[in-house]
Amino acid sequence: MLVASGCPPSAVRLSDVEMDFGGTQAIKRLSLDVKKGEFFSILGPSGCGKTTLLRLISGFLQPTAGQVFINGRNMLSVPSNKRATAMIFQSLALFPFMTVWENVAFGLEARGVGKSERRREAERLLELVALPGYGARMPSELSGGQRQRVAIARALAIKPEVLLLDEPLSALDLKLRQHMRTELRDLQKRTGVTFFYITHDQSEALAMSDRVAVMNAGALQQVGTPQQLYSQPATQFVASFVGETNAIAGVVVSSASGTAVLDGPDGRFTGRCLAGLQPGMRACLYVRPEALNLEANGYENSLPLTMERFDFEGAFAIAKAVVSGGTEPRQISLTISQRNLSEAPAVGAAFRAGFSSQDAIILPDD
Ligand SMILES: Nc1ncnc2c1ncn2[C@@H]1O[C@H](COP(=O)(O)OP(=O)(O)OP(=O)(O)O)[C@@H](O)[C@H]1O
Repeated sequence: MLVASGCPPSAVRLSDVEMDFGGTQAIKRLSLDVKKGEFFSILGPSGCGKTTLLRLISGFLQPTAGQVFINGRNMLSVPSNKRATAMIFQSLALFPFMTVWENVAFGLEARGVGKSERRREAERLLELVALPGYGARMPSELSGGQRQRVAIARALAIKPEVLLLDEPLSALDLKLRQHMRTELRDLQKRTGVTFFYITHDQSEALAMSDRVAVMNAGALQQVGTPQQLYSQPATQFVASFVGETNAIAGVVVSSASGTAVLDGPDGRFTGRCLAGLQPGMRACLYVRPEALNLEANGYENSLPLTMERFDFEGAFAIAKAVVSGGTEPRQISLTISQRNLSEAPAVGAAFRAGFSSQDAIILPDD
């Protein structure tokens, strides 16, 4: 007998979705599940298909193949305005001649909600986005971050199940962008609305999301928590796109029980690996700047380097060194804490950086 599963339906499910624009395959057979109440981000470079994905979910585009489900319901032939989604764009486009509260309540008027109820709801939402008492102002009397919060309140007014956000912070300056990350994250947790957020900024995605899908050339590379993407990248693309890293190329000599040995012009190194890595394959070892130590004693791996320069970042410095003895000069980054800086090799000095095999991952060429 079939027993119905107790699992609630996904907030968004994409099943074998494809999108073709007359010869350009913007989305290549993509499947994805976003849980209810999740802050889910799509991270990828310009042109990889992020906005297309968002438009398929919102209903502005119909997939060439495959299906889109929202809360378990197939969206085939459900028009955009009948979907339980709201969208926030890169350019906020508040209505300039309406007050803040009228902007927030705009979607409610179209749904036949009376004026006093609209006003009450707008005030409630303005409180939610930390702008109580701002209702009577005009958009021109707000800062960029405040305008952004009004746009979010306006999107939330229609009580969407899923809020689709298309790089909403990209027009803000760096400081405000960092501040808004925390605000968005808090707001998402307070409301419990599923956020589907697209960005090409990896630090933004890592800071805010419960899970991130990394996308390249219309296909998903990996879906995971920020920690998983950072410490267990599944592909070379993810390893180099998410966070700072150093790549050392070579050929796999052996691999067994999750550990592999790589041989290349810079030496022989040991690192973690995933199933499927075979001797003879061309591969790269990735090691993060903070996993490289200024001392090689006691580590399985040792990389011969010459110190080139230090870039100070406050609490720590990023040292740039070049690989000595390799076939071509390549730069390696090391993070050095302020405490260890006085013991760092001087510019021009040769040294060996050590790292543990657990802190390195060997991935086959894409
Ligand atoms: N209406 C369209 N007609 C033809 N090609 C399109 C159309 N919309 C998007 N594309 C193409 O599909 C691909 C994906 O575009 P998309 O806008 O989804 O990328 P993106 O990841 O959002 O990029 P960005 O970060 O620059 O906004 C691109 O090659 C783009 O040129």
